[in-house]
Formats: sequence, C-alpha cells, structure tokens
Amino acid sequence: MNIEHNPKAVIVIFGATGDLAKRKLFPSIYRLFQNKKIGREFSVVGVGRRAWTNDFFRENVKESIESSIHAPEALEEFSSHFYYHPFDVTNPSSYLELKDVLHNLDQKYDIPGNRMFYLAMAPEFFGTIASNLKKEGLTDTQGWSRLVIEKPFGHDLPSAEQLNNEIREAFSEDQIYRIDHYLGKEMVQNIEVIRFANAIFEPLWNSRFISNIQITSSESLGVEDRGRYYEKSGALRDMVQNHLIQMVALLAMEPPIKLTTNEIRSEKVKVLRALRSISGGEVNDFFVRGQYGTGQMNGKELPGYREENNVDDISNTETYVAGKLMIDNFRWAGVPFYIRTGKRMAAKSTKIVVQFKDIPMNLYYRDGENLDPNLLVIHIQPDEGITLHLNAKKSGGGIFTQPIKMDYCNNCIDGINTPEAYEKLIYDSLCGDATNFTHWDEVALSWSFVDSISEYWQTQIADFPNYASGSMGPKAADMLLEKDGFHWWPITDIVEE
Ligand SMILES: NC(=O)C1=CN([C@@H]2O[C@H](COP(=O)(O)OP(=O)(O)OC[C@H]3O[C@@H](n4cnc5c(N)ncnc54)[C@H](OP(=O)(O)O)[C@@H]3O)[C@@H](O)[C@H]2O)C=CC1
Ligand SMILES: O=C1O[C@H](COP(=O)(O)O)[C@@H](O)[C@H](O)[C@H]1O
Repeated sequence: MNIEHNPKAVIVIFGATGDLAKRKLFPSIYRLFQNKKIGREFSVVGVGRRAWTNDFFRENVKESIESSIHAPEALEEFSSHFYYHPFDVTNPSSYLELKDVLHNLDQKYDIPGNRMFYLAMAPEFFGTIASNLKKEGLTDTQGWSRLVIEKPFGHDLPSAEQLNNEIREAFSEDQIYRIDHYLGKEMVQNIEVIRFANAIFEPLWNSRFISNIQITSSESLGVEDRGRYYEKSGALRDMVQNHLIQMVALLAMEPPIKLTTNEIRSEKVKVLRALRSISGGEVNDFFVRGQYGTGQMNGKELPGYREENNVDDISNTETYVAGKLMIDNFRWAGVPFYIRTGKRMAAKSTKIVVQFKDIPMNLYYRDGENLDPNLLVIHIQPDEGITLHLNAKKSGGGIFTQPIKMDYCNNCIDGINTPEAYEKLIYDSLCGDATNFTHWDEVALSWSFVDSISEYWQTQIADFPNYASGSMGPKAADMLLEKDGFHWWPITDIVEE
C-alpha cells in the first residue's frame, strides 16, 4: 500500500447533478480544500445529462457549500476548479471527449495523470462506465486511476457478483473503492482504537466476560423521497447488509498483525466467514421485521410507510429489522450480537452497547438493591464518545452501591471540526488508502448472510404495519432479547423502551 498524503488528481463525478453530489460530495471536497488536505493541484469534472454550463455547475457547487457550511471562504477560487461535461454515460463516443478534457486539466493544474472516477449514479451504469473508461483509454495515464463506487452494490449475491465481474473487467480490486459511509464515521473508526489500544478492554473482549453486544442504528426520518429505491431494498439490504454487518465485523475481529488495509480486511473477512448462516426455518427465531404505520412525533401526525410516495399501498417491504447474529468462533461462541435499525423510530441515534457478564458473587446484594451490569457504550452519532457504566459506593454511611458513568465526549472537544464521513473517505481514496472501504470478499459474505433471510421473507406476507411512527419498533424485537434474558438498553436518556 503506497499512501500519498498530498494527493493531486482530477476527480470525475458521474452523477454530478444529483442529490448525493450536492449534499455530500461538494461540501466534503470543499472541506478538504479549506483544511489544505488538497492543494491547488486538483480539478473536478461533473458529468450528467443536463445541459449545464461550467458557470451554472459552479453556481450549484457554491450553493451546496453555502447551504451546509457556515461562512465559507475562497469559494470563487475553489469553484473555479470545477468543470461540467454533459453526456449520457451509455454513449461510448463521449468518453473520448472526456479524455481530452481530463488531459487539458492535467496540464492546467499540473496533475500527473491521477484520476478518481466517482460513480454517484445508479448501479446499473457502473459496468458500462467502467468498461468505457478502460476501452477509450481514460485509465491509461502516467498516474493512478481509481474507481469509487456508491452503494447499493447489487441487491443480492448474484447481482453483486455480476456487477463485480463487470467492473473487474476494467479495474483491479486494488483500484476499486466501495463506499460504506459508516466506515468513515469518526467513532466507527474509533472501535479498533478503543479495543486495541487499551489494556483494560482487550483481555475482557470475549465470551468469558461479555454477555451480549447491541448495535442500534435508528432513524427518525421516514423513507422521504426514496420510495422507489426503498421498495426494492428495505432495511435489511439498505442498512444491515452493509453498515450494521461492518460494525459487527469491527467489534468482533481479531487484532490484525499490522494496521494495513490487507491485514484489517482479512480479519474482518474471518468474522464474516464465522457468521452463523440462518436458514429459512430459523429466520423467525433470529430476526424480526417491521414496517412503520401512522404515528406522532413532536406533536406532528405522520403518515405510515404505505402512504408514502412511490410506495405500494400493500407493500411487504420492511422499514425495520432486528436480529440476533452468532459468530461461531473461539472468541465469540455463545455471545449474541443483537442489531436493530429502522426508519421513523423515536430518535436518530447509532450506538453500540457492550454488556459485560455479571460478577460471580454480589457482596453488596441487599433486598431491593441490584448491581447494574458494566456496560461500555460507544456513541457513534449524533453524540460521539464513550461511556463506561460502573457501580460505585453511595456517599455517606454504610456500604450502599449506586450506578455511575464515566463519559468521554469526542465531539465536545473537536466540536464542528469532526470530519464528515464522506470527507474522510474521499481523502482516503485520493491518498490510496482502502482500509475503510469494503473488499469484494466482505461484500460477498454479507450478501450471502442476508440473502437467506430476505428470500424467506419474500415468501411470507408480513402483518404490516406493526410499529407506530415515533416508537422504538415492533414489540417482537423486545421478545428477541427477552427470551435470552436480556433487554435493549435505551439509546438516549429520553427514549423509554
Ligand atoms: N443521495 C444519497 O444520500 C445517497 C445516494 N447513494 C447512491 O448514490 C447514487 C446516486 O444517488 P443520488 O445522487 O441520490 O441520485 P440522483 O437521482 O439524485 O442523481 C442521479 C444522477 O445520475 C445522473 N444520470 C442518470 N442517468 C444518467 C445517464 N444516462 N448519463 C449521465 N448521467 C446520468 C443524473 O444526471 P442527469 O439527471 O443530469 O442526467 C444525476 O446526476 C445512487 O446509486 C444512490 O443509491 C448512496 C448513499 C446515499
Ligand atoms: O446508507 C444509508 O444510510 C442512511 C443513514 O445514514 P446516517 O449516516 O444518517 O446514519 C439511511 O438513511 C439510508 O436509507 C441508507 O441508504
């Protein structure tokens, strides 16, 4: 792995007129520029079918930055690096013109032929774009060429394999950067550091001391304007196959022998290989699905999923998933990893709770007084930090215990400077660091895990809707833990479960 810290490149954004480019990509590239992670030697070429001019595109870029960053500076200079090249990506002849544009920009900005092709478009175009880039010689330069790909990477294992084969015709695995934006989140990246840089956690990080691990990624928003996509996806494919399984892998992996891309990925792959597969008949024992109905949030009446735009009024699509994952290896045998994610839940929050086993004998037990289990809570968002739940002596006479918390707040210190996930991932891909991107082996294993669940669900009509908007999901998700003697730990102090 050859990581370059002062990247010089032309970034080509396919889908530059779309929502992702505007909301995430332009502001992230701006922050890299503002923080001097990229210097003057860069250029961005936007591709879309709309007949925009360079000036119109630059106005759009400026608008996107102004709407997301307070008092941005040097916007004129920054946006002058942006160019727009309209064409339909299915038209092979346009790639030669793009090639000339890129060549001229190399010369203008003193860029040594480095190209980052960012595919912010629907996946059905990935293969066509990759093969045209290669065929027309756009990857044939003195510098490097990388392909950055947005999700969804297929909708099941066969479609992901087909997509992968198409792009692998033109790009090798080490040129492909598959985005999972959760891997760019500060506290997701912190999981490894918390585990492997602290003598107090690693010896306890196994089935002898941990009773269960819970990962919640709840959203308060509904499906918004993505009904068409979401109807075919659902929460299992949209969130579990990628973000939640990636967090499980980071929590469960063995310490890598070195902090290199290959070593870390290979440890994550081993976890995914040990993930117990769930056959059709077992799905109901391990997984619960839900769909939001009408409800209330902050005094506002909210529609159910089936009333949303572009959603079938008898839709069988799940907007909520809870599951129990078992990792059949030496470290984790018998420890459930509970996951849950859903739309229109009571709060927007992503949290990991590591629950330690009870001590063998409670010396402080008195009637009506119990020791709480020790918990390590990793707050991913919106708050970032860690909390350790302990028991301590109550002040005053006698030996009475009380639960206490030790808190570390990451974004209280770094505040608004905590880099956004996309900013970090774009920077990593420009630098050639693929650690926080998913390798094909990870993608394939996680699809194969979720496929057996979704195949079973497709054969069964669900009794939807089964949770109210603004709630914490269906009751059956509580039962999933209760039958093992556990319960979901609340995700915020305000949300009652
Ligand atoms: N938006 C988000 O927050 C997220 C999006 N994603 C993924 O990113 C990708 C893009 O999403 P999003 O930006 O929301 O989608 P949009 O529908 O907003 O944008 C699609 C883009 O593709 C371009 N496009 C479509 N067909 C062609 C074509 N034949 N030739 C050239 N350009 C074309 C459109 O340009 P034009 O109309 O000018 O032709 C537009 O710029 C999707 O795969 C999505 O799943 C992933 C995570 C989050
Ligand atoms: O990938 C996706 O993630 C978002 C949630 O991301 P977050 O960073 O806001 O937690 C989700 O809303 C979307 O449906 C999904 O495609």
